[in-house]
Amino acid sequence: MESLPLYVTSIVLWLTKELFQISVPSAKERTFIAVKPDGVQRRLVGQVIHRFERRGFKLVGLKLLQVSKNLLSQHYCQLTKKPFYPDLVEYMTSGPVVAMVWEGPNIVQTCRMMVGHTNPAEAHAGTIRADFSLHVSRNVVHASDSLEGAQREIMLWFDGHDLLKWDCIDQSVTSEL
Ligand SMILES: Nc1ncnc2c1ncn2[C@@H]1O[C@H](COP(=O)(O)OP(=O)(O)OP(=O)(O)O)[C@@H](O)[C@H]1O
Ligand SMILES: Nc1ccn([C@@H]2O[C@H](COP(=O)(O)OP(=O)(O)O)[C@@H](O)[C@H]2O)c(=O)n1
Ligand SMILES: [Mg+2]
Repeated sequence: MESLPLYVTSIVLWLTKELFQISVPSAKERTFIAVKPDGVQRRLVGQVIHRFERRGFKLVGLKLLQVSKNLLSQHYCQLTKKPFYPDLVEYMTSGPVVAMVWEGPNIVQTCRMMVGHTNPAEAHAGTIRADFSLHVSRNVVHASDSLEGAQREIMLWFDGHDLLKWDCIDQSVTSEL
């Protein structure tokens, strides 16, 4: 059987989505991920990046930096009253951090699942925190916990022009959906 012309397929796809109100996750959703100082010290940066790459997500921003207390207090503004906050500041400013922005469908929620519970003792096997850490105060990575949080953190850590728009040629079909 001959295949339908592309424009017919596109119209049918569009009509199907409109009629059945199918919500397709945006392939452009972004999240902020950081390898914390303990992860960098333990040379886990490559393994963390590998997990998101092999899942199929796209890296759009990356830098290694020494975090200032000012940046950190804005990043963790909801935690400043917590008893562990002074230790958290000391930990997060103790050495370089690798800051990244990743892109893909449902990425915020998926990356949280891949990172695992805040406390590695409660994290499921197979998550980054369960596989690489033992204690909540040295839990290797940060991942944004909501869409709003991701947008706020990306703007805080990156200049817009440091984020690259590029096409994964192997994903051109899914990005059209
Ligand atoms: N009880 C604790 N003792 C020591 N450190 C803690 C404790 N609770 C949280 N932290 C540290 O503070 C960080 C921020 O806590 P938060 O509640 O935001 O967890 P999270 O969202 O899983 O982590 P992150 O925001 O770094 O991704 C934790 O990742 C952890 O490093
Ligand atoms: N009881 C806790 C809770 C959080 N933290 C640290 O604070 C970070 C941020 O806390 P959070 O509540 O945003 O948790 P996550 O989003 O990191 O999972 C954690 O990742 C830990 O590094 C801690 O040291 N002790
Ligand atoms: Mg958090």
